[in-house]
This record gives sequence, C-alpha cells and structure tokens, in this order.
Amino acid sequence: MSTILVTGANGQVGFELQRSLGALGSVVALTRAEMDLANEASVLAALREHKPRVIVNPAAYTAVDRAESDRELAMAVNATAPGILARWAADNGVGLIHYSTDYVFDGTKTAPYREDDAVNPQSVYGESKWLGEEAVRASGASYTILRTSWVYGHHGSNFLKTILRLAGERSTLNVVADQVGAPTSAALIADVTRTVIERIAGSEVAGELKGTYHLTAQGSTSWHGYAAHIVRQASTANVKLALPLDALKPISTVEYPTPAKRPANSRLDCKKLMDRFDIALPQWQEGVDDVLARLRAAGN
Ligand SMILES: NC(=O)C1=CN([C@@H]2O[C@H](COP(=O)(O)OP(=O)(O)OC[C@H]3O[C@@H](n4cnc5c(N)ncnc54)[C@H](OP(=O)(O)O)[C@@H]3O)[C@@H](O)[C@H]2O)C=CC1
Ligand SMILES: Cc1cn([C@H]2C[C@H](O)[C@@H](COP(=O)(O)OP(=O)(O)O[C@H]3O[C@@H](C)C(=O)[C@@H](O)[C@H]3O)O2)c(=O)[nH]c1=O
Repeated sequence: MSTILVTGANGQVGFELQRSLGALGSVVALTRAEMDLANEASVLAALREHKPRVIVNPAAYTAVDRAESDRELAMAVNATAPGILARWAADNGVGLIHYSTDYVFDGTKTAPYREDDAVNPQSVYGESKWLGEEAVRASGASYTILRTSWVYGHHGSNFLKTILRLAGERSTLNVVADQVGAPTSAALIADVTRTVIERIAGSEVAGELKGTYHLTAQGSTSWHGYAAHIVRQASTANVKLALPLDALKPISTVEYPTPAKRPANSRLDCKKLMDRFDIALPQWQEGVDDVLARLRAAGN
C-alpha cells in the first residue's frame, strides 16, 4: 500500500492535488469515469484495485442551484459516497482527507464560524455536504475534514472566471454585496492538504491531529468586492473589458433570486488549523492575483 488515491481528478482541487501530492509518492487520480462516486460497486472496485495508503476526496456534486432539483444524485455523491470511502479507510487502516463547505452554516452568526459551531444548512448542497461529514466522522477512520469556501483556480469553472467572462461581454453587471466570505484558491487547498498529510505521517500522536478544520484564505469580502477586485486587476493589466468598474453594481441577495439559499456570513475561523498544523494562510487577494496572472499568461 503506497499509493495516494485522489478522486475527482478533473475538479479544481483534484487537479491541483495531482501537483502538490506528487512529492509524497505515487498519486493515482481518478476521474468520474474511473470511479463513479454515485455507484458503490465502482468505488469499491477502484479501492480494491489501487489499495491506497491515503484517500483524498475532493470529488463532489458542486452545482449548488441544480442540487435543489437533483437531490438524489447530490446526496449519493456528497453524503453517501464519503461514508463508503471512510468505512473502507477504517477497515483497511488508511487515512482519509475529505472536503466540506461553508454552506453547512446558515450564515446568521456575525463572527467567523468555528469548527464546533452549530450547523444549519440552507440548501440541498449544504445538507448533503453536512451528511457526508457526519458519515466520515462516524466511520471510525483516521480522517481529516477540511471545510473551505468560495474555491477558484485556473483549472475548472468558478466565479472568478465567470466574472472575467461577463466583464468582457457586458457594459453593466450586478453582484450581491451582502454575502461575505473568503475566496480560496484550489492551489492553496492542495498545498495545505500536502502539509496535513506530511504532519500526520510524521507525528507520534497522529490521532490527535484527526478532526474537522476550517481552511480558507485570510481576510474577507463580499461577492461584489471579489468581483470588483477581479475587474480592477484586469483593467490594471490592460485586459480589454466591456465593463467599466463603476458599472459593477452592488445589489442585495433579494435582488438576485436563486433556487438555493446562500449564507450571508460564510467566514470561517481557521485558527485551529493554523495552530495545530503550524500553517500560515495568505490574504485572499494573493491567490486571486496569481490565478489572474496565470490566466493572462495562458491567453485567457
Ligand atoms: N467549488 C467551491 O466553491 C467549493 C468547494 N468546496 C468543496 O471542495 C471540494 C472540491 O471542490 P472543487 O474542486 O471546487 O469541485 P469541482 O466542481 O471543481 O470538481 C468536482 C469534481 O467531482 C467530480 N464528480 C462529480 N460527481 C462525481 C461522481 N459521481 N463520481 C466521481 N466524481 C464526481 C466532478 O467530475 P466531472 O469533472 O466529471 O464533472 C469534478 O471533477 C468539494 O468537496 C466541494 O464540495 C467547498 C467550498 C467551496
Ligand atoms: C455570476 C453572478 C453571481 N452572483 C451571486 C450569486 C451568488 O449569491 C454568488 C456566488 O455565485 P455562484 O453561483 O458563482 O457561487 P456558488 O455556486 O454559490 O459558490 C459556492 O459553491 C459551493 C460549491 C461552495 O461550497 C461555496 O463555498 C461557494 O463557493 O454571487 C451575482 O450576484 N451576480 C452574478 O453575475
């Protein structure tokens, strides 16, 4: 057993994990076609074939609005499958790293959420991710759950790329300004995951590091503040945009109706992770600027 198995190889975090975990040994990253989390037989067959020493599970049903009308599949992927992975991990004595979301909270707390704050998911996606967390915790596996927020990267689909595209096409754009959180890069999540695996492997009291942690970039903004940063940085870099910065309008959540309800406060307190793993986390703008530069360099 020497392999690290990564699910969701084509996802934002799955893609970055293939880079960051490569230094730890052999990584097998499986696409949905190679391991379908909605199909228990497919999951178990892949685990038996690869016999990993660590399972890293960034695969998820992440279409937040679509999940409202596709509950069964969202639950299969986000709630049931993590339990299957975790029970196999427990039975075979291997570690599991799993990811969850700020959307497990209802967003009514005024301060950043801590790991043990009461959850109250407002969407099918949030509920399914919470049930997945609970299945992992109940499994008896040696697990780490990393709850993150507002993920973006140069690979995959995300809000950053949507705003860049819309700013190239539209002369006005409305973005909600009353939901706050921390945009977090897939690269940061993947780098921290590597550190977590290394520290657990090197620790004499690895069991004490097991648990649920919040992992986001530091500082916070609203979706509108995030969009304004993207447009400002693109303008500064002379990217041709149809949208002037002053035509990016802050609106309230009620003015942007969506099938799924999002939390007003998505801020996560990451002190537990930083203290226990001795990790420093960057301000959110750093990763955004890196990805913007990378997209420009690639001609996007
Ligand atoms: N994106 C975000 O803003 C946030 C994400 N998270 C969590 O972080 C983790 C990583 O998210 P992120 O990388 O952004 O997600 P992405 O949406 O970028 O990627 C998810 C991956 O999961 C795969 N997947 C979906 N269904 C299945 C299935 N049935 N079997 C196997 N694979 C499947 C997708 O495959 P395919 O490519 O075929 O579609 C995709 O590659 C997830 O747990 C997510 O819940 C937490 C907070 C914010
Ligand atoms: C594109 C767009 C979005 N919005 C709003 C809608 C919503 O409130 C907010 C974010 O929109 P999105 O639908 O892109 O983001 P959303 O899919 O809600 O993002 C979430 O994904 C899941 C997977 C998570 O786990 C969360 O942490 C979070 O990142 O911005 C606007 O106001 N104007 C716009 O033009």
